[in-house]
Amino acid sequence: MTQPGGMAAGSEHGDEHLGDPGRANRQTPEQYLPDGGVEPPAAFDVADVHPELADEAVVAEIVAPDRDIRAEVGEPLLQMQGVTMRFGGLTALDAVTFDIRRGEILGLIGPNGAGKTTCFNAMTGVYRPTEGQVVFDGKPLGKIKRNEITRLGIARTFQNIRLFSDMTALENVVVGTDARHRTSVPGAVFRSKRHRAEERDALDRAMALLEFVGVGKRATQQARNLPYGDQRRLEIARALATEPKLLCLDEPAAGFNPAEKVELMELIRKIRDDGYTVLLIEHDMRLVMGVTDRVVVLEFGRKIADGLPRDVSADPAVIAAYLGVPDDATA
Ligand SMILES: Nc1ncnc2c1ncn2[C@@H]1O[C@H](COP(=O)(O)OP(=O)(O)OP(=O)(O)O)[C@@H](O)[C@H]1O
Repeated sequence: MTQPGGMAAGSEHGDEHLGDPGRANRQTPEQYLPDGGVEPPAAFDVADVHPELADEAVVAEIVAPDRDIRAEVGEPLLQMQGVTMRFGGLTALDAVTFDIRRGEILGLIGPNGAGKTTCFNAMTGVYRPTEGQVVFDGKPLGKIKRNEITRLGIARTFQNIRLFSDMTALENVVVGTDARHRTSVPGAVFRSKRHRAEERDALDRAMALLEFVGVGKRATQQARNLPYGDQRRLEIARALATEPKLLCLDEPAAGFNPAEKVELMELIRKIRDDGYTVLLIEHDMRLVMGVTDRVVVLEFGRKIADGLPRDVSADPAVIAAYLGVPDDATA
């Protein structure tokens, strides 16, 4: 199995052991970062730098380095336990209880204002529940700070894309890997061996992630110049860079055409199949029902259904909640 964290692990010079005789004339990933000394080419393929990344199996292993550890598919990973969230007199969530199980894609749906985003925010530490608790990987999130929640293993994307628009795609993903760095501040200042190794691993992993989500060819382009759909993919790569146990996607298909939605479904399945657990909030019901393993439905802050997509879509309470609302305006 490939070394966790990337192909450069254990080598001072990240390229030495890549086993490609033609590599002497190629650039190294470091050279594509600021101060790296190379003007990035307009068209670029990460596979030119790391030929191994042409192999999907290698990419999949680098993207989820410790996936073998997460073998207990089906056990609860995150538990919403009677979570109530009040804003003044408004109850946005009312004693909501459900589990997200390891290795599944869970869809969270409901009409506008049902409480989906509030749910998301309670899970990711943006809000503290008024009552009840969120338990993640056996730990009550309680007073845990937001950045610590990322370290515990929850990553999210946003309804509105939030990238560093002046940075390249590669840099955006490298920034995401920082959450996993363990070097001390002095280690980073004096560029200790461990720090340099972490930097190399971060680059290798970022390259693999770009390839994994399908934007490898955009590695050296500024995020702002990427087509809209690629920006959304880049956001997913950046979230995966934190090596989350749970990836939360907040309306990842917003603004997509039908063909892009089909491609996104394939990517979400690929992420699940690579060992991640995925929570999906999505407006497009066809997409939700087509890609999820289980669905939880909220209405007016209460859970009204929880089950397999085919059962939930036949549930009279769910049909009533959505009645008369066209597909693209729902969830
Ligand atoms: N910070 C807040 N302060 C006050 N009210 C809030 C806050 N956040 C959410 N709400 C209210 O809580 C309710 C649930 O909102 P929420 O955004 O969670 O719903 P949603 O299901 O995500 O809706 P949408 O599909 O429109 O995004 C709404 O009535 C909303 O106005």
